Amino acid sequence: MELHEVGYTLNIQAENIMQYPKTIIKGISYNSQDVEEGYLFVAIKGYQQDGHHYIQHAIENGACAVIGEEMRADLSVPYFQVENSRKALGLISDHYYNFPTDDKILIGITGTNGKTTTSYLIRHILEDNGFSCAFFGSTKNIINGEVCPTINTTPNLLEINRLLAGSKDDVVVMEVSSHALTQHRIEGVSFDYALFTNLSHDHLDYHGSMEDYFQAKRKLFEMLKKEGKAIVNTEDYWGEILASQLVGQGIPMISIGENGRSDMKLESYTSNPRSLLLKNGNETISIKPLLYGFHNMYNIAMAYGTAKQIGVDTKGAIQSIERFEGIEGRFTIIELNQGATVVVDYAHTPDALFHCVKTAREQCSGNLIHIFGFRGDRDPAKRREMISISSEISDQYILTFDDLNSVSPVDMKNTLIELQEKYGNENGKVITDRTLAIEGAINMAKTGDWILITGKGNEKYQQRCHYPVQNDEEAALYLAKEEK
Ligand SMILES: CC(=O)N[C@H]1[C@@H](OP(=O)(O)OP(=O)(O)OC[C@H]2O[C@@H](n3ccc(=O)[nH]c3=O)[C@H](O)[C@@H]2O)O[C@H](CO)[C@@H](O)[C@@H]1O[C@H](C)C(=O)N[C@@H](C)C(=O)N[C@H](CCC(=O)O)C(=O)O
Ligand SMILES: Nc1ncnc2c1ncn2[C@@H]1O[C@H](COP(=O)(O)OP(=O)(O)OP(=O)(O)O)[C@@H](O)[C@H]1O
Repeated sequence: MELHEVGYTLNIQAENIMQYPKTIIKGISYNSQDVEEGYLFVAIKGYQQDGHHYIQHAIENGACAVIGEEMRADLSVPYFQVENSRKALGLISDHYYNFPTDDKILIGITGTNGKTTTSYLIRHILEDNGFSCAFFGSTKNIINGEVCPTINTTPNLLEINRLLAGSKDDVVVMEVSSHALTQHRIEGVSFDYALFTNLSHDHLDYHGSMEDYFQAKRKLFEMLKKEGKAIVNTEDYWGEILASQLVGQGIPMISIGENGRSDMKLESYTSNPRSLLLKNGNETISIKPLLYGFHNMYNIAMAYGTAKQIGVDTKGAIQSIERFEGIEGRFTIIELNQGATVVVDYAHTPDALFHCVKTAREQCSGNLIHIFGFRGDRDPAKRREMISISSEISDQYILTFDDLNSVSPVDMKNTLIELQEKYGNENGKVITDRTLAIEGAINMAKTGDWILITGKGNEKYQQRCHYPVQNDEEAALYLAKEEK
């Protein structure tokens, strides 16, 4: 790509462009360590570091041009000053990869909980019904059916475009995090459908307030194509606010909720046996899902509504939903030989925890033992509510370590003890080692009891634990075997 081709879009000073009319770039990177001969280096002011400090390093590695926000006149290669490097990175990568999202149906899903489940469901329904579907999410990316690893829930546009450049997929489903929206990671992308699952307490250490968190999520709905549609859970407090704003702006919207005004109504739900009745206009649809929990009925309704918009017929969509077995680490059930049941789930917000513990309570005929903890360096304000939920709904709970991140084991242990003393009840205790906590619960459990382990889902443990296992599911299976 010749850099001057995109000069206008980037608002780069014209004389700069004329000075270097033939700067051909062979690649783009925002990390000096990845720069190769002939690359364009984009210097970003980050949260930890400032990419402008690495410009010289990028040039030493072969950068033939640099984009940045600071005024620089001392460089041996063309330098283009822009107002916002993150935005410029997105725009320039669109040109470089020849606008790979242009010929695809784009679905963006945002919200505090349910993004991954809803995206998987949509992909599952579409793939079952003849559409090939790329996927970007917190667990992995999938392009042309091939799985690629992911660092972020939503990568930046350079990564997205690089992956989509060879994609033959008809549709792209993307989980869109509030971080990505505030960091302009997907600036310039136009969505055909934008979905809002819900909004509740999370990431307030990053966003400061629920209002700011909402405003971040709201950005996705400004990125709809002219003929694009919003699909919104209006039973949610913030979803209702969003919906009224969208209606005010004349943006087409499908509302999903439990009241008669909803375009798609969750008419009734039973948990035993699992069954959902959805009303979509004049159509009433009966679904017998494999998924547990009322929260998942919202995910199903969202996915069904989206698939119908794209052209999947009702029967095909229902059959596909009824075959969907769920996602690893999201209410994954393990039956132990001793007659107890273990559930592993990813809930790490108060709202997710509430739904998850409530679902386990509905299914469990005996005692419900809940094991959970809190990530180090992550929004401590949600911890108190999470303890209240567990102490109210479960019969016994064990506070244990989740990822410590930069927090020391001693500090986290003290935090757990303090939280338990202040907000817990007599049915709670602290066992810091996660595998010992699971062992304790398994020892306690009798036939009909359920052990719910939340927070990590199928993620690998960050710290080394007492028993040689990598995640909660492995721990449960290993310790159940030991007990026999
Ligand atoms: C705090 C945060 O969000 N950081 C994101 C941000 O990194 P950053 O730009 O601030 O990076 P930085 O380390 O300060 O470095 C600044 C610049 O210097 C460059 N550099 C650095 C070192 C060097 O030797 N050479 C060099 O050029 C870096 O490549 C970077 O361009 O931009 C990067 C590229 O888009 C992201 O990968 C990165 O996400 C990190 C990994 C992260 O953990 N983010 C979390 C908070 C996050 O975004 N989470 C949401 C999901 C939340 C949820 O719903 O659960 C997500 O979308 O993943
Ligand atoms: N619609 C929902 N409403 C409330 N809680 C939900 C909903 N869907 C899932 N959950 C809970 O949230 C957890 C995470 O679900 P999921 O991975 O689908 O959400 P996510 O938005 O992708 O989360 P994250 O942003 O943390 O990756 C689940 O394990 C479940 O406990």
